[in-house]
Amino acid sequence: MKKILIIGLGLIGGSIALGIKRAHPHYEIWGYDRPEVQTIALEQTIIDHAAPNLCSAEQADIILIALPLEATLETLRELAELELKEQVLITDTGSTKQSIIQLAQELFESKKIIFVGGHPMAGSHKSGVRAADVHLFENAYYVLTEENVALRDLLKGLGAKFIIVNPKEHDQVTGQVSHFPHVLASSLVLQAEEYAVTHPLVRQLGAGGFRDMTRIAEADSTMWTGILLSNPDVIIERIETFKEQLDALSVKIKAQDEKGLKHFFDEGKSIRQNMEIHRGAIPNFYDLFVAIPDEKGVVLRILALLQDFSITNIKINEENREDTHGQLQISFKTETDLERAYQIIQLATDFEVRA
Ligand SMILES: NC(=O)c1ccc[n+]([C@@H]2O[C@H](COP(=O)([O-])OP(=O)(O)OC[C@H]3O[C@@H](n4cnc5c(N)ncnc54)[C@H](O)[C@@H]3O)[C@@H](O)[C@H]2O)c1
Ligand SMILES: O=C(O)C(=O)C[C@]1(C(=O)O)C=C[C@@H](O)C=C1
Repeated sequence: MKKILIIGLGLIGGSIALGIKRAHPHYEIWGYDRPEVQTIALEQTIIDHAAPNLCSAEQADIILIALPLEATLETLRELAELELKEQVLITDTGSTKQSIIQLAQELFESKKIIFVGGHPMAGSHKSGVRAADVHLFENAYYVLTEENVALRDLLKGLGAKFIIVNPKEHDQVTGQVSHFPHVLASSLVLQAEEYAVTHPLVRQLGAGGFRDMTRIAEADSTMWTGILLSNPDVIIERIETFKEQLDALSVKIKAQDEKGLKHFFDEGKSIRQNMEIHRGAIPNFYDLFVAIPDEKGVVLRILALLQDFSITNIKINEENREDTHGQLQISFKTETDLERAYQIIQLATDFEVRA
């Protein structure tokens, strides 16, 4: 029986573990993370066993690293010090590839260890093991830095589309379609908050456009700081190019260049309508968490309040506290439904509710 070690059981590592189990229920999945994370992963049967330490890697046939980038580099160095199995396959999930591949080549090239860089092009603004979702990668691209049949087989349960991309090109492309958009989302929120000092309604009147453009500003700051520091040249170049584009647009606006402005929007619309993002990963679900007391019928009482809603998933996350049974996690397809449900439960109950 293959022994799989997943290092990092958060959103990506947890979701990948669920995907592996879907296609390979007989594989033995070990997980390494902080103890409290391992506990949740065991409780939710995301993993079969909690690895007591990194030395468990010496028994693994495949090692998948799903850590923040800096921790990924540090863990590769630690793995290189261990007596790993011959021909062990190691892969990562980092949002940049060049620095990871360079270190992996330095550490493992002279050893009988196979390292293949990986990067699932799907995720969420949410983090942590509780955000893990077996559906997360369905129809999304999964980048591999080189072909590897064993890795494709391991991950086939994710339902992703594999694509081979070299590390340099990967970092340039993701710099444009992932890293820079996160810079823009946070910049837009910060700009709006600065403007709200003199125009307070900015904090209230934002609608779907502002919401859609800024969802990813809620992503984990440590992760994104690591990504920007790992891909600086590409991201700085994308920022400078974007500044030039905005300057050119200002000229059109000042000149009242109606034809030029219409072309600007028509071209953007046409390009986006033809992009593959419409067929990518499933839409992000919006989760509501309700702290529920350990009383009979409390879950049904809450769901009765939401009987008109399209609910995509319901989970009860057990808590070991005396005063509460746990958290009821309810997933909605739209943020509007999430917000309406939040209001309804808040008005009808005294339960603690958070998104
Ligand atoms: N979030 C996304 O949308 C997304 C998408 C694709 C790829 N990625 C990449 O996947 C990787 C993981 O991201 P994530 O979103 O799952 O983050 P996450 O914060 O949800 O999970 C990271 C997990 O790693 C654990 N961890 C951190 N340092 C550790 C260490 N030294 N030893 C053991 N465990 C440690 C944390 O406790 C946490 O459970 C990152 O490299 C990220 O760039 C993220
Ligand atoms: O779906 C989201 O919220 C994401 O941000 C996922 C996303 C991205 O689209 O930029 C984030 C980081 C990754 O490395 C890959 C995908």
